Amino acid sequence: MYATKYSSIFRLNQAINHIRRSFFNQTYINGQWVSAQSGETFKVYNPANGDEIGSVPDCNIKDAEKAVQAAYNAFQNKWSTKTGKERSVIMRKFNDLILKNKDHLGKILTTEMGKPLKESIGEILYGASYIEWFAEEAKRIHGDVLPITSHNRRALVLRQPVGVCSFITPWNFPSSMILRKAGPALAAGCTIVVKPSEDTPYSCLVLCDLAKEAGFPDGTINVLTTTHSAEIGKFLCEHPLISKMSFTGSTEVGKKIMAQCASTVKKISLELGGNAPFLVFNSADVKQAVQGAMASKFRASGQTCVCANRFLVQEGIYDEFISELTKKTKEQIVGDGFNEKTHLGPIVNKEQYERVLDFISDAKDKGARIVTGGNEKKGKTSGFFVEPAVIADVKLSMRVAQEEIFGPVVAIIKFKTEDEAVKIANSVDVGLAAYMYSQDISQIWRVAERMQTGMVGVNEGIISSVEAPFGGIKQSGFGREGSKYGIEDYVNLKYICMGGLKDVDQSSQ
Ligand SMILES: NC(=O)c1ccc[n+]([C@@H]2O[C@H](COP(=O)([O-])OP(=O)(O)OC[C@H]3O[C@@H](n4cnc5c(N)ncnc54)[C@H](O)[C@@H]3O)[C@@H](O)[C@H]2O)c1
Ligand SMILES: O=CCCC(=O)O
Repeated sequence: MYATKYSSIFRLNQAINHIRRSFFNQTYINGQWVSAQSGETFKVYNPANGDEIGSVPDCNIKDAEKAVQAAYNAFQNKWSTKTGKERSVIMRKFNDLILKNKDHLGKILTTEMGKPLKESIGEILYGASYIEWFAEEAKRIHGDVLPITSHNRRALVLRQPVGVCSFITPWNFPSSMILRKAGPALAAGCTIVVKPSEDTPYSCLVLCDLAKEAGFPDGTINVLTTTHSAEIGKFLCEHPLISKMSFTGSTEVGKKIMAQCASTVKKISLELGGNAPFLVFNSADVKQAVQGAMASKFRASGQTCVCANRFLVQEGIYDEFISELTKKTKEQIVGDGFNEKTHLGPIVNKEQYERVLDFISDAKDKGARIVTGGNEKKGKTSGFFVEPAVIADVKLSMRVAQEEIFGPVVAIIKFKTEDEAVKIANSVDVGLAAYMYSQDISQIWRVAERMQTGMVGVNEGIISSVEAPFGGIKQSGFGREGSKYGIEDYVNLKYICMGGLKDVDQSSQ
């Protein structure tokens, strides 16, 4: 496409040129910018207007093998052999480079994913925080000396890097979902092969330039851009030189990954789909609850795994909550993420867009009340915009109450008692995040402890932060990212038993 001043391709080029000199049409393997061995490429589009923004290599198994070999060599000879302090220094530099380039990285993210620029820059800072945090942790991967019952033995435990790690990541947080995994992996001494989403490869690729500048040895980080996700995914899951698979994406694909990793008994982490309940009790501060609901629901236009999905509102404040929330929802401006006034960007692609509209039609057909929004938003451009919707009187049989919506749709269910709300909240087979609003401290403890989720926000709609363990239970997966616990997913414990020790009397004889 011809690059006019404000075209997507112009913007993307401009941002990329601040970080590297040439336009991205290559991927990064063994420290080199390379094409796919087949010469194949695929196109990337801007979801705000359908513009083609560029092409990247369509890697196949041959490229994947090359990436795995490079990562294995780097693991054995270049990265795991460094001290924690040496790794920390390089990671720290990587963090600093990301921060220095945050505005350009944000522009690249908005161009390929669509979220408002302010949110994109926020995501860059969020992702960098995992590199900074784990740069510190790299120096603190301690072992243990265990008290043992035998006089002539000593027992030690080492924490060692698991080896080559593969990451398969989604489009909704295309930078931070990679950095959140890379932080602990790199700190522990592991090397990486990443397969980013085909919708958002640039946010991943551009990080490699900064990683190279920071001083990571060649082969430490490798990227496979591809449309052959299932084939490459299977190859990575089954490859004997890969020791760990960390996947973030849908539960459906996560189950396949888990099954495929069985053949080599790989260590795995799965960060899968959610269906977060958002409980508002009669005792809640309704204004505070509405503020939390807006923040939680509309993050990335509702395309966040921890977005509130089912709003359960107690009958005493049901009408008030809906009225306040509707007022705020009507104020939301939907549009191109580069427009400073935009609150909500587009849905990432046609398939997700049609899925969101189907959820709304299903609720409408089954008798829910559309209080506001829910229409396709036709603007000047041909992007995938949905007008944010508030849907009241939702019944449990409706799809919006059963499945992860992944769009700007507030689905509200009325409840009478605390017990009923907890039962509904826990009635799904996933358990990532839950939110609750109440001013009754006893109720807060009762309900928070009963939530079948990995995370609970109490009077708070945004709960993600580097200091806290991020992850789910049930079919939302397992493993924790971030926090002091995050390193455990990337180390093996090794027990060393030293025997045959002599005490002082014996050795002097
Ligand atoms: N729990 C979390 O931390 C978290 C974070 C972000 C997104 N998510 C979840 O991700 C989903 C949305 O993302 P998505 O649509 O990109 O999910 P997805 O599962 O379709 O895709 C995720 C990644 O897997 C790849 N993939 C697709 N099919 C594959 C296969 N058969 N084998 C191997 N890889 C394959 C995709 O190319 C992409 O890179 C939502 O369910 C959301 O909740 C979870
Ligand atoms: O979509 C999932 C990740 C979002 C987050 O880390 O809060």
